[in-house]
Amino acid sequence: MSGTPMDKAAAARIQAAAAKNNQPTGTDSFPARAQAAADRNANAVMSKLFRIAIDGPGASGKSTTAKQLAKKLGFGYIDSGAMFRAITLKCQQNNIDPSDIANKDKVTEIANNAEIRFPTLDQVELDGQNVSELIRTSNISRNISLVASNWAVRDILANQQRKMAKGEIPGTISTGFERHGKLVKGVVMDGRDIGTVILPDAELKIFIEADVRIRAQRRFDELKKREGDALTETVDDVERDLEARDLADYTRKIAPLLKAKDAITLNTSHLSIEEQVDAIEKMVLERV
Ligand SMILES: Nc1ncnc2c1ncn2[C@@H]1O[C@H](COP(=O)(O)OP(=O)(O)O)[C@@H](O)[C@H]1O
Ligand SMILES: Nc1ccn([C@@H]2O[C@H](COP(=O)(O)OP(=O)(O)O)[C@@H](O)[C@H]2O)c(=O)n1
Repeated sequence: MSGTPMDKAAAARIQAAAAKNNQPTGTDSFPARAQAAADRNANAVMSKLFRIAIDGPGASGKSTTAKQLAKKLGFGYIDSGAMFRAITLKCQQNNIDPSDIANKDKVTEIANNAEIRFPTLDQVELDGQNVSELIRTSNISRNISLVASNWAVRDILANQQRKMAKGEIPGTISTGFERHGKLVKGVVMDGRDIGTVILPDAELKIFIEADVRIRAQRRFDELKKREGDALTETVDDVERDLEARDLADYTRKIAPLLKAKDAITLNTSHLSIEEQVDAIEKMVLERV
């Protein structure tokens, strides 16, 4: 439950006073009780997070924008695509073909037991291992649609994503920013169904798109930087893969890629990264 404006003001006053006096922390002293009350109120304030849902097709700029935005605003960041990528990787590591219907239960078990964490904005951990690079290969991208269309996997990940957004799963700490004397905390989550299914009541929804050729060139440049001469694909190959994945995402029966009715479209084809981050930051500031 969120606190009333009076709760928040009182919490801020008590907290400021306790901090100013650098009070000792006895268990039943006034300062301890005041601090506990302030913490409870602060938690109540914190529970009303400003949630930004960013959806859109592959390589349109969602995660780059989401991370920089989260950094600027001091918000938590959840890369939902990385979670589907991690499950796809874990299936591969266990030699489980997600396209084989006979493996349905095994894939569900993998998703159920996978511990996915985001220790930093750029890091993805799967069962305690850093898989940030391993999940970004074209091979994972090509096989992910089979995992993303598995309703049991979606259900398990949706549950985790909602918990992460509420801060109930560690790793998405928000320090927030000050606005009109109040601390605004929040979370940015990007994916395909965030504004429609995962956080349908998000405070701000953005649908990011860009011309497919531009997206392909950007993804190709990214892969080239990471894989160097080992990269065997051309820009055309990357474009074909993106189109195939877009089609699978747009036409999937469960939680397809869809612009929420109240989402704002941002076409990044001719924007710089800085411009797209600034555009969304402006929308946040207009709303808090
Ligand atoms: N406006 C932009 N101009 C140039 N490159 C961009 C822009 N936005 C994103 N990129 C780059 O394009 C690639 C794909 O962006 P990314 O954020 O990973 O997309 P998504 O999360 O939608 O798949 C990344 O290498 C990123 O650095
Ligand atoms: N919320 C989400 C996020 C990703 N996905 C799936 O995971 C794939 C990879 O997502 P991603 O965000 O890492 O992909 P890119 O946009 O970075 O290429 C998508 O193509 C979807 O099939 C999904 O189904 N739902």
